[in-house]
Amino acid sequence: MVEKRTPIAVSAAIKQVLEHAFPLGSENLDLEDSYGRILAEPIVASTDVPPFNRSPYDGYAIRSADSAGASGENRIGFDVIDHIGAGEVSAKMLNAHEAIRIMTGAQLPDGADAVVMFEQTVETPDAITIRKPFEPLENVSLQGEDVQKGEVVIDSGSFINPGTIALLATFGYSQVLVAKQPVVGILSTGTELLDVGDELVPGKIRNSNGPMIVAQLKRMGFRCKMYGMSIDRLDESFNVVKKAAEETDCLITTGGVSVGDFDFLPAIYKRLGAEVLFNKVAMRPGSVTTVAVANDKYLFGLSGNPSACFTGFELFVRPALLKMMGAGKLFLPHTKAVLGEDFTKANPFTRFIRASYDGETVSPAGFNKSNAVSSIARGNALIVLPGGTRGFHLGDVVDVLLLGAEEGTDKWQL
Ligand SMILES: Nc1nc2c(c(=O)[nH]1)N[C@H]1C(S)=C(S)[C@@H](COP(=O)(O)OP(=O)(O)OC[C@H]3O[C@@H](n4cnc5c(N)ncnc54)[C@H](O)[C@@H]3O)O[C@H]1N2
Ligand code: MOO
Repeated sequence: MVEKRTPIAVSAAIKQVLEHAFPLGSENLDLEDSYGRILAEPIVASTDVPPFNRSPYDGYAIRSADSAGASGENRIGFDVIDHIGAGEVSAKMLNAHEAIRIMTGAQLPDGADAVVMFEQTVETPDAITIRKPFEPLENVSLQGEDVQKGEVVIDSGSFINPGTIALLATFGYSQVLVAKQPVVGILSTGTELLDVGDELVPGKIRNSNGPMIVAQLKRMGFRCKMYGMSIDRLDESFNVVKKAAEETDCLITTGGVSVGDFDFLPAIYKRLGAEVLFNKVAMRPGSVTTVAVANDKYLFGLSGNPSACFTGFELFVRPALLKMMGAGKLFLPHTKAVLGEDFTKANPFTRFIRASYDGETVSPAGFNKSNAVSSIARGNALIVLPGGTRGFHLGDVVDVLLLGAEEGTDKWQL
C-alpha cells in the first residue's frame, strides 16, 4: 500500500525549513577573502567619512568672503601662496585675498571655506582672478557628509558585496568576522545514473542533477563535498547517507523520494531516526520534495526530476543555508512582469515555470515538464502561478522570482 502524503503549502514548507536552521558560528577572514560571505557583526563607523573637509575639484581654495561682488566686469584677484595635492596638508593659513592651489581629495587649508575650479579662473603665474562670488562651503566635500562616526553602517547578517568591502576597508578592517559556511554534501541516487564521462547504454542516463547542484551552490559562494552516486539498494544507500550526514551540516540527495519500489529515501530517514518536516509540497515541479532533520543537520531530499530538483534547491535549500549563516536576505528577489505568451495549463498546485525575464516581459523558457533539463538552462527566472488557477494569457501580470542575483530579499512575498 502506498503511503498517503499530505501536501503542505510552499510558504508553510519554507517556514518549517527555516525554523530548523542551526547556527554555525563565525570566523575571521582577511578582507580580500570576504566577498560573498555574510557579516557576523555590525559594522560601526570608527571615523567620519570623509574624515576631513576636502576639495572635490582640482582648483583653488579661497575664503568665500573675499569673492563677494565678483563679476565679469569686476574680477577679483587672489595671490596663490601654496600648492597641495591629495594626501598633503598645507602648513599655511589663508589670509584676505589669498588662494592655495588644491587638488581633488586634498584637505581644505585653514581659513579656506570654498573651492574655485580651474575652469572658473584666469591664471597668471602666482595669482588668479575670478568672476563670480562663492557661498561659504561651496565646492567643499564636508567631513562626515557620507558617514558619521558611530553610525551602524552595515547590519550583521548582510551579504558582503563589493561596496561592503569598500566600507570595511574605509574603516580599517583588514580582518572581518563572517559567518562560517555550512559543509554541504551532495549525493545523487538512482541505479540509472551514469557519470558525465560515461557512454550511454540502454536504460541509463547521465547524472545531471549532481553537477547542477554543485553549480547552484557555487553561485551562492559555497563549496561542497561530493558523495557521488548511489544505486537504489536500501542498505548501501543507507550507509552512504549515514556517513554523509555525519560529515556535513546539510546533505542534499536527489531522487528516490517518491513512492516507487526503489525510492528508498523515506525508509532511510526512518532508519536514521530523522524528523521528516514534510514529504509533499503543493507545488509543481517538486511536489515530492522532502526535508528532514537529524542531529541538528538538514537532509534535503530533492526530487530526481531535474526541473523539480533545481526548483527545490532554489526554494528550500538556498534560504536554509543562508539562515544557518544568520543572513538577513534569505529569499529570491521577487518582481511582477507581463506574461509574454499564453499559459493555459491548469495549476492544481502552485506552479513554478522556468522562464526568461527581460525586465518587463516574462515567458516560459521551453519544455515545461518536471523532467525537463533544457528549460533550466534557458531560464533566468521562475514564473509563479498560484494553485487552483488556470488560463493565464499574454499580457497578464504574474509573479516572478529572479535567479542568480548576488543578493536576495528579506521577505517571502508569495
Ligand atoms: N505513483 C506515483 N509516482 C510518482 C509520483 C507520485 O506521486 N505517485 N510523483 C511523481 C513526481 S511528481 C516526481 S517529481 C517523481 C519524483 O521521483 P523521485 O524524486 O523519487 O526521483 P526518481 O524517481 O529517482 O527520479 C525521477 C526522474 O528523474 C531522473 N533522475 C534521477 N536522478 C537524476 C539525476 N541525478 N540526473 C538526471 N536525472 C535524474 C530519473 O531517471 C527519473 O526519470 O516521481 C513521480 N512518480
Ligand atoms: O515532484 Mo513532481 O516534480 O511535482 O512533477
